[in-house]
Amino acid sequence: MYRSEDHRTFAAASESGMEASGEQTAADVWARVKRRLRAELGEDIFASWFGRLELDSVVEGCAYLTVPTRFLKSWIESHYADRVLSVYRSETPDVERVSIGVRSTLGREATPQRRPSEAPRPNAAPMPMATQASEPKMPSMALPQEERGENSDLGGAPLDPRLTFESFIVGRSNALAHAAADRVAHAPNGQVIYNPLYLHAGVGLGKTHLLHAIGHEMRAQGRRVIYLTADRFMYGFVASLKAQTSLAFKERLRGIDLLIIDDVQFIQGKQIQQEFGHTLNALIDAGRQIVIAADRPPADLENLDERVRSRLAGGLVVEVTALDEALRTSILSTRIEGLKTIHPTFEVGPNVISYVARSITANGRDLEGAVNRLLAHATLTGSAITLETAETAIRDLVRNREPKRVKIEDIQKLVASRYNVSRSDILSERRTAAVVRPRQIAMYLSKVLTLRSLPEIGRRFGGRDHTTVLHAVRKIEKALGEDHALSDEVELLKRMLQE
Ligand SMILES: Nc1ncnc2c1ncn2[C@@H]1O[C@H](COP(=O)(O)OP(=O)(O)OP(=O)(O)O)[C@@H](O)[C@H]1O
Repeated sequence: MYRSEDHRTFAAASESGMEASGEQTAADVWARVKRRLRAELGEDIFASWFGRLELDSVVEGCAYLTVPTRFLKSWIESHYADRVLSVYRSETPDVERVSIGVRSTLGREATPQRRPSEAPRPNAAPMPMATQASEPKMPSMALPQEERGENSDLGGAPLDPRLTFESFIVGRSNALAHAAADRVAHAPNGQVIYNPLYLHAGVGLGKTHLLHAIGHEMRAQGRRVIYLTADRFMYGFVASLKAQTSLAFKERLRGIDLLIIDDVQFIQGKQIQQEFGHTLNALIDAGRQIVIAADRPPADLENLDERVRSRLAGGLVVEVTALDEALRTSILSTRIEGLKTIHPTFEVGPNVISYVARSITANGRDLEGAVNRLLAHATLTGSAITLETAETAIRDLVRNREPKRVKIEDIQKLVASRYNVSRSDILSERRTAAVVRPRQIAMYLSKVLTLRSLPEIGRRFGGRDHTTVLHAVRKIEKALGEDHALSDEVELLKRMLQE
């Protein structure tokens, strides 16, 4: 996510004689640090807390790391600061301090362009060499006043006041999800329907928005609502273990009317999953409404136990699909209109709106980013937004839509590990069924995910002929139409490769 900025920062750092000794080296050291953390802390802890820790840059002896949430930042700082630093120090003498910042949800565009000599992100104060807390502390959670009490001891997160049903625009891609959310939120006499309601969609398509909208609505009806992200769920669970409360986490959640869990795909760790399963069962059995969002359908939550997956799938599962152009146009127009109350001179003509709606097809978050850029441009230059200025303002958002390039080697490695064979088996002449199928799948994925020609793919698969590749591609295409399990499996592999 920060790759383009890494390039800039590292290049600039070495040009100006700073300690980072080039992009490759810093990235290599970071990869080694992560490997060591994984080995020392074990897979479960590593996946729960460090899986999404990324290196941003190394500048003047400080390694700037980022995580997606404030919660992860404070958790790692209060529990693992010394460990991260000492592992880093053992890998390189260049790093004397470590700083953890929060990646903006808007991704790149919210990241200020920074020269290496400037201070990094505002909330990324470097950790000193000797960190204060040797005893782990619970992260502090700054919640608005009205959220405390109900939420704080359960680790609930605040609801964003902007994400309501009123500000949610309904279109073809989200009509069903909206209708289901609306029914759950307005169920008569506190009835529980569709339990759980499970919404899934790709990034930035409005899941969180709908979850918050349900939460606001039910709170307004005087119902007790807890909104948790997967991180917060894990926190609540770990905190209750640490406090050695006789009441399990699920028992403490029993008193609520609605439990909302966002980004459930991030729930990791065996014990935590178990607790998640118990919590679901206990609440559903006690007639409490549960609403869940994830980036994939329950069947694809490969980290979760089969029983939990089927419980998740047992209510109503609704997908929000990509926002169509009409919906994108309405979202843009509504946002721009909303901003006019604060910035009355902010004018964006219909031709520009339609250009942005056609150019930014990925998700609502990028649309929001585009509007922010148009606004920044208008307020900074004081000039009207023309098609030309809009094009410049949103250029990198448009470019960032390009899908990630997938390498044939990565496909072979992933498929091999998925099917428990080695990569050399896949490249070999062996014709046993255990090897032939994975090989064909890997060839098929190489065809659909890369721009390589059939002869080139053949060469990369141990020097095979292009007709062999074609045969494999056709065979898998046919099988995908007939075999749902295989089709799910291949979809998952595709997703993993493109992530
Ligand atoms: N139908 C919509 N109407 C208004 N705003 C929308 C709509 N869909 C998405 N958005 C806006 O797009 C942005 C991203 O949406 P949201 O955070 O709900 O996405 P998400 O599906 O939860 O993404 P992620 O999986 O990354 O958490 C938000 O600012 C949201 O308000």
